[in-house]
Amino acid sequence: MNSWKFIRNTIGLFGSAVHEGQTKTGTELAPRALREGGLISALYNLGWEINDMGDIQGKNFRTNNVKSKFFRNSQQLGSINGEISKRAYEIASKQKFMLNIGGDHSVACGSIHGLLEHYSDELRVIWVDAHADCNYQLDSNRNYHGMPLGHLYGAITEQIKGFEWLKQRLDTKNIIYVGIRDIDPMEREFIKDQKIVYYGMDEIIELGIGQVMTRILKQFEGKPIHVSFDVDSIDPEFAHGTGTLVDGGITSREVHYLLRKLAASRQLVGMDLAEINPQLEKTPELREEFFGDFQQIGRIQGTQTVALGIELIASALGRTLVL
Ligand SMILES: NC(=[NH2+])NCCC[C@H](N)C(=O)O
Repeated sequence: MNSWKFIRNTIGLFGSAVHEGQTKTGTELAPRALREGGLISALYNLGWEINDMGDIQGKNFRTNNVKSKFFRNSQQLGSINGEISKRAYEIASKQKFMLNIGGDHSVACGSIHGLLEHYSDELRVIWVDAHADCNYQLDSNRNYHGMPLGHLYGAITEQIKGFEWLKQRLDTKNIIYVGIRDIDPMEREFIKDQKIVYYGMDEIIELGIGQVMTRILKQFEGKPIHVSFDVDSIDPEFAHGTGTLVDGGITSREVHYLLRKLAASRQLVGMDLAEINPQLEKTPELREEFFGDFQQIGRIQGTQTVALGIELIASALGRTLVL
């Protein structure tokens, strides 16, 4: 029996095999690596029904790319995110949990947009990331994985070909950043002006992750919550396989705690897992028997960051430590 507040006992899952939001290839391989590593059986073992919709292949949306003046691969990313948004909406409207496996973080534009179409301004977002991803100045050399929130906040006002479907806006009052520590000047100003609530590394150190979660859950009390999780929020020691490493991050025990707390709130309705790049792993050999509790989720296989990714999703979806 499922006691989650806004959803039935089913996960609507899809991969977003996308690397076009930045310049390194490899993030498009993550959905497959997570599946092969045992993600589906882990979720099944936690008691979920799974509606696996397969992967959206970014490469199938390739356009005759004349260099975009807005940002790299703008039209292609517009079509990809339009498809992601459609799927996220379809999943949410059937009261299922929306699980979007990236892909670089550009894929959160579509998933959050789709959730907003269903939950409207009730939706709350926790953005766990080393970066704020709210750049909004357009330039042909920009990478959209640093911009999806700039777009969703409405700070990008230009009509961009491919993004005609983008209608919803995310109110800056309805998001909280966790783990940010590498912020561009434009983002800094924006966060300050908009008074966006954040728990960067200093706040996490000063308050402790326990108090941070207490405050977040109080602020978002009673509302449906989506967590957009970028693995570069985690210290590179625990998650090396990602393209924009930033030292001094959250530890693996802290992020698992954060996600377990969200699960325990029963308010979670969606998750993105972004920026895992299996090609960039320092130790590419598989880490079988990553750590212990196979009763709850079964056997996991993968490189360091892939295996951790599966465990993170499991923490968000009800894996517990003792009882
Ligand atoms: N999701 C990410 N890893 N984002 C990194 C963004 C880095 C930088 N702020 C940029 O806009 O290019």
